[in-house]
Amino acid sequence: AYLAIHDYQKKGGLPYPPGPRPLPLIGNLFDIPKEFAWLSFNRFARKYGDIISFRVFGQVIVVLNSSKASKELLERRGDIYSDRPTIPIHDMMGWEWVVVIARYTEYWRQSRKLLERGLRPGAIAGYHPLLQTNARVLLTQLLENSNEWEAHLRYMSAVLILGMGYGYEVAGRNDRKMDVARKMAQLGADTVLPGALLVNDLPFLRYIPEWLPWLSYKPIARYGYDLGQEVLHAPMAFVKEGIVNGTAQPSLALNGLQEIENVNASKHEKAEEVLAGALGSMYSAGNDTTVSSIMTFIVAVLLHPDIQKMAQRDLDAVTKRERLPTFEDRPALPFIDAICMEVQRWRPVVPLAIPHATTKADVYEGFFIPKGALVIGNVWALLHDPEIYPEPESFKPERFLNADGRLRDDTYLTSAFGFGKRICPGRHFVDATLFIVIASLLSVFNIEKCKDTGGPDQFPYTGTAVSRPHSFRCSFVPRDKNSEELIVADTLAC
Ligand code: HEM
Repeated sequence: AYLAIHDYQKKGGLPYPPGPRPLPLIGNLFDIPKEFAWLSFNRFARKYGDIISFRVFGQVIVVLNSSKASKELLERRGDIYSDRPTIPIHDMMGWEWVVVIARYTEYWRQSRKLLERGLRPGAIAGYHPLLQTNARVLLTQLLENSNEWEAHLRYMSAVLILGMGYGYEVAGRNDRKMDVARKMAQLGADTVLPGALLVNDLPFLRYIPEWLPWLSYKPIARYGYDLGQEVLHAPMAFVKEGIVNGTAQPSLALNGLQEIENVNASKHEKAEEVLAGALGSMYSAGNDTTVSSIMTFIVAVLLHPDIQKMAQRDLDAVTKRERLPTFEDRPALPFIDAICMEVQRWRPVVPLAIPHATTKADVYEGFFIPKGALVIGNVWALLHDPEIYPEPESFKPERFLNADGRLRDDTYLTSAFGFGKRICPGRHFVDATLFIVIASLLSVFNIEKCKDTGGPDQFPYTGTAVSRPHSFRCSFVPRDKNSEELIVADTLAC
C-alpha cells in the first residue's frame, strides 16, 4: 500500500502509458520476447495505442510506435531523452567507454563530437577513393569465387572501417582485428535489449560467484571484457607504433593523435582515452550493420529480378558499359539511391534502435514518463506504417521517387539510424558505402538464386538488436564477357 501511494504521488495522479497488465513483482517480464520484440510491440500498439509501457521488476519501459511520438520525445525533447540505461552485464564487461551505450555524460559529448567531425558528409567525400577501390576489390573477389560472397562482404567492411579509423591494412580473412570487433558487436547486440539477460533485470545476480557455473554471469563478463580491451587498445597501439616507425597511414586515429600531441600532460591522457573510445566504438558498431544492409539488398534482388534489370538499365545508360560506376555518376542514378533507401526501410538493421533513457520525469499526452525510464523508438513500426509507406511489406524502391523519376523528400527514413542527439554518426558513411557497392555489383553481375537458395521464406532474419539475414547461398554471374573484362581491366589498372 505504501509503495502504491508513493507511486501515485510521484506520478501526480497521471497514469503510465497503457500496456499489458503487469504481474506482481516481475511485472511484464513475460510480455517482452527475447527475439523480434519489435513485432510484439507493434501488436500491443494496435491494442493500446502508439505509446505503450511495460514494467519489469519496477523498471518502466516506454515504447514509441509512431513517428509523431518518437520525433516529439526523442528529438524535440532530446535534452531529457538522450541518456542510456545502465546495462549491468555491460558494466561487468567494463564497456563504459563504448559510445553506443555510454551514459549522457561529458565523456559521451566529447567522443560524439570527434565521431561527428570524422564522419560528417564533407569528411566522407574524402573517403570516396577508399570506398570505390574496395567496392572494386569486392568485384574481383566475387569473380574469382562467388560462393564465399558473404566472407568477401565482411572483409570489405572491415577493410573500410579499419582503414578509415586506423590506416590499418587487413592482412586477410583471418585477421584477428577483424574477428574481435565482430565478436564484440555480436555480444553487444545479443545483450543490449530488455529481456536479453536476467542479470540486466535483476542486477544482484552479477554477484553470483563463478563456482556456480550455470548461474554465474562472470564468465560472459570476462569474455566481453577481454574483447573490449582488445578493440580499445590493439588498433591504437598499431597506430602509435606506426608513428614511431614512420609507417603510420592517414587515418582518424593519426589525425586525432597529432591534434592532441601538444596538449599538456594532465589533459593528454584523458584526450587519448576519448579518442581511443570513439574509434573503438566506431570499429565495433560499423562492421556488421553495414554488411547486414548489403545482405538485405541481395535478398531483395533475388526476390525481385525485375528491380535488378531496371537498375542495370539505368547504370548502362550512364556508363555505356565502358567503365565501372563512380560517385560522380550518383546524381544520374536516382533509382540506385531509391534501392538503398528501400533496403533500409524494408528490413531496418537495428529495428528498435538502442534504448534511450530519461534524465527527468516528463508528461506526454497525459501519460507520466518517470526519470530513468527506458524509452525505445520502434523503428520497425515507424518504417512499416502503412499510412506513410503503403504496402509496407513489399520491396518497392519507386516509393522514394517522384513521378519525374527524381528522389522525393522523405523525413521518416532517418529513423533507421535512430533518433535525436543519439542518431547514428556513421549514417553518411553507410549511405556512401551502400551506393557504391550496389551500383558496382549491379553494373557487372546478375545476382541469381542457386538451385538450393529457396523461396521468399528462405531468408529468415536474426531477431536480436542487430537484425540480419541468416547465411544463404546465391550466385554472382557476370552479365557477359564485357563485364568480366571490365573487372579484370580495373584490377590490372590498380
Ligand atoms: C546500416 C548500417 C547502420 C545502421 C542501420 C546503424 C544504426 C544505428 C542506430 C539505430 C543507432 C542508435 C541510435 C539511437 O540510439 O537513437 C546507432 C548508433 C551508433 N552508430 Fe550506427 N548504424 C549503422 C552503421 C554504423 C557505422 C558504419 C558506424 C561507424 C562508422 C556507426 C557508428 C555508430 C555509433 C558510434 C553509434 C552510437 C551513437 C550514440 O550513442 O551517440 N554505425 N547506429
